[in-house]
Amino acid sequence: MLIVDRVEKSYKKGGLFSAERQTVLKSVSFECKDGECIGIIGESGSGKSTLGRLILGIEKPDRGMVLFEGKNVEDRRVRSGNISAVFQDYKSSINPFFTVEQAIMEPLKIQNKSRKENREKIVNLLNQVGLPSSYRNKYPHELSGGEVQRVCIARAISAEPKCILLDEAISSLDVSVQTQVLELLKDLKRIFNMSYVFITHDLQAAAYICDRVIIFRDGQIEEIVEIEYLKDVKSAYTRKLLQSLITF
Ligand SMILES: Nc1ncnc2c1ncn2[C@@H]1O[C@H](COP(=O)(O)OP(=O)(O)OP(=O)(O)O)[C@@H](O)[C@H]1O
Repeated sequence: MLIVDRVEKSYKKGGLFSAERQTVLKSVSFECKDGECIGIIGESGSGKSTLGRLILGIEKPDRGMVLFEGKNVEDRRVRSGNISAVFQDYKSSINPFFTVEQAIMEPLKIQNKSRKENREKIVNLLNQVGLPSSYRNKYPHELSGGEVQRVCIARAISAEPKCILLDEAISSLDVSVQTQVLELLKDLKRIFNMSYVFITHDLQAAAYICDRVIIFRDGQIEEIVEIEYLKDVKSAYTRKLLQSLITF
């Protein structure tokens, strides 16, 4: 289980010598249970990606902590193999000089498995994300955007993490590919009982995949809603935000 406990974060505002700071996260607390998908929705600049970086242990909170199975994610050993991520900018999250196989192998290196085992695993993973095994030897520039993002997902699930952070992971894909990727994520969640933290502007996608949604406002949690009660949100701000995000 992932626990975000009273997390705070601020950044320096202005130039290098400025003492002024901008508070980006203000005492944020929530839990994501095993096998749960929790969505994070909020306006641009509300602190969603910053929270994502703290969950991944890429950055440290000023106060509070992020715990995975009771241990602080700041410790690399706690994150390694347990938490992975898929970002919006899939083009820069994959090494252009790596083949698909090399990219997917990266997280598997720590597992000390034989080459043969890893090869078999890669064929399986490609299958799971709906790509033919012949793609093993292709380079990212030979794939479409949707295919590269599938490779990123295959890489993210390769070490069978318990939790995946998806930061706008489907936003730059075609609508038809988005649906395929969402289906895939839903299947993987069911098969591996993975939990997802799903950062998005896409209310429909969140409604499709999430169990609960956190509404973020200026670095704070405005409301946490069970997905089936999305129509009955309490705060006026949430209602307005959700209305602005409905695209049909
Ligand atoms: N490394 C940093 N240094 C200084 N300020 C930062 C840094 N990272 C984020 N910020 C600021 O923190 C605020 C929140 O940014 P963040 O990217 O977390 O928001 P967001 O909700 O993910 O936005 P978006 O939906 O547009 O991606 C912004 O005002 C941003 O400028």
